[in-house]
Amino acid sequence: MPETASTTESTASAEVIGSAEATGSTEADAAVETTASVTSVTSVTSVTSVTSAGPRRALLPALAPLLRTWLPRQRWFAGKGRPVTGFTLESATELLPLDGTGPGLLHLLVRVEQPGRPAGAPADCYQLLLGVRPELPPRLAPALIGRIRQGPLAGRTVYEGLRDPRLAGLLYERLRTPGRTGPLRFHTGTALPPALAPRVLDAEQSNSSLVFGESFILKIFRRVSPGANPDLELPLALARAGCARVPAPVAWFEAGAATLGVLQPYLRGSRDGWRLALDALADGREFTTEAHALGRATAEVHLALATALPTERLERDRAASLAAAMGTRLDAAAQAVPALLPYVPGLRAVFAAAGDATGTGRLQRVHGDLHLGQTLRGSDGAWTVIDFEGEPAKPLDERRTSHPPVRDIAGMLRSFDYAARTHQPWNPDWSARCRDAYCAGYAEASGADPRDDPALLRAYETDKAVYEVLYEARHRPDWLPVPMAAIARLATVP
Ligand SMILES: Nc1ncnc2c1ncn2[C@@H]1O[C@H](COP(=O)(O)OP(=O)(O)O)[C@@H](O)[C@H]1O
Ligand SMILES: O=P(O)(O)O[C@H]1O[C@H](CO)[C@@H](O[C@H]2O[C@H](CO)[C@@H](O)[C@H](O)[C@H]2O)[C@H](O)[C@H]1O
Repeated sequence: MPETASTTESTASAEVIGSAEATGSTEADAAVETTASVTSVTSVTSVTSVTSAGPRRALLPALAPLLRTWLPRQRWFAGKGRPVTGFTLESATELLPLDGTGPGLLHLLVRVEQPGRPAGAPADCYQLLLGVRPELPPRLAPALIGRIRQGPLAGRTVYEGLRDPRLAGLLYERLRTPGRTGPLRFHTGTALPPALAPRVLDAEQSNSSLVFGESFILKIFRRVSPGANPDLELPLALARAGCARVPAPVAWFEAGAATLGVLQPYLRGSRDGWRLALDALADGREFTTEAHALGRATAEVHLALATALPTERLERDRAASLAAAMGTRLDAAAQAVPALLPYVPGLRAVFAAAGDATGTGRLQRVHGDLHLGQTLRGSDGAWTVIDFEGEPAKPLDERRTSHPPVRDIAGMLRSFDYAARTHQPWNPDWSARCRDAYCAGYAEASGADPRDDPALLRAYETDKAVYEVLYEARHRPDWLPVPMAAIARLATVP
């Protein structure tokens, strides 16, 4: 089922960028960096930078026509379906000089102007790592973005830098040494081995990841916003709490208040829960043993998060406000996807029941987007949980708020449903058995059975299904029937 990518073009041009330049922030002016010579991947020990406003003036107008076509085609581009009308440069850092005869590596934080953003909200900011070469060798042809037609770099070829092993290796070497390069701050928690061969992970993902020497994986966040990214914050907290269910960050980098990338141990030979579930379905096998173990793993992560970070009682007024927020999200989703409209009254009743429930539980930091694809089973059979970024479409503040742990449980229950639905013939009993086994495993390890609070569980499952309707409408319209089937079920009084 393919993803959609609208490439609606606008009249975006140098004028739009020019006006942004004219009014551009002084922060952007100060953030242009050129680096001292960095010649080989293995020899980087320090990188110094000098500030120069010159390259910036020429850079963005030269890149804009290329980015306007290339960006909307990227899996991680969140603004699909809306035209790109302009760009504003937040920072430009040469991690490898662009004017040499070899490849250059340009790190950019670029705001992408698109219509339809809420009043006062800033344009989405994306992290780009662009390679620049006089000519692109044939092996890098799939990474091509385009040829620059104007400015001092006219005639040079721009490409996805992460796909060039030399440039990706340079980034790894930079991560091995704590310190700054212009606006970029690199942190290293442990000694890292030098010169590990990089490869790009070709996974369906919301960001971009590189694997180094089959030992470490670096996630480059694509859409970045100020504030600690929970995908760094929570694994660090879990590592401090001694939780082995999550790969502990070993290095990361930031700019301003934004987390830009995290390096973690790569679990070689592991397979993700989604693939394993589909394999089980294809072979006519049960998945209950795995689901039970996943329930235990989820409970362990929740207990560790509750130890490491603050928790609070789920009071009745808070339950009511959580339910109200679900209603607001439903209204927004129904506006965007009118197929939801007939179900709105039924779904509202589900949220109301959760809001009325007398809360006995607690609120705490949770994973926030837990599904089978976020779990890895290692060669030793142990389950690990990854990707604590939360739902990528939500603002960072929202992704960092506390929730009842049942929110994650609901996410995983939806995932068993997804797996069963995407397999022909549909086997609802397979999914029901997985769901029960998962809840039982969770109850055993945590002492709290999520099925004991059915109103809350149902509300979170519904909220997740509403999110999925929006997600699929935007990214994979062919998959829309999967969450819509859940919507029809959940909107019907049991
Ligand atoms: N520590 C790891 N070890 C092995 N594979 C990993 C690890 N972390 C992530 N992956 C693989 O990378 C894929 C994408 O990672 P994920 O964190 O889900 O990225 P995104 O947030 O961009 O969707 C996962 O589905 C998994 O296959
Ligand atoms: O990119 P992320 O992994 O952070 O999460 C987003 O993409 C997921 C799909 O890749 C999406 O998950 C939905 O589809 C899964 C099957 O592909 C299914 O297992 C999940 O239950 C379902 O929610 C996720 O919602 C989205 O945030």
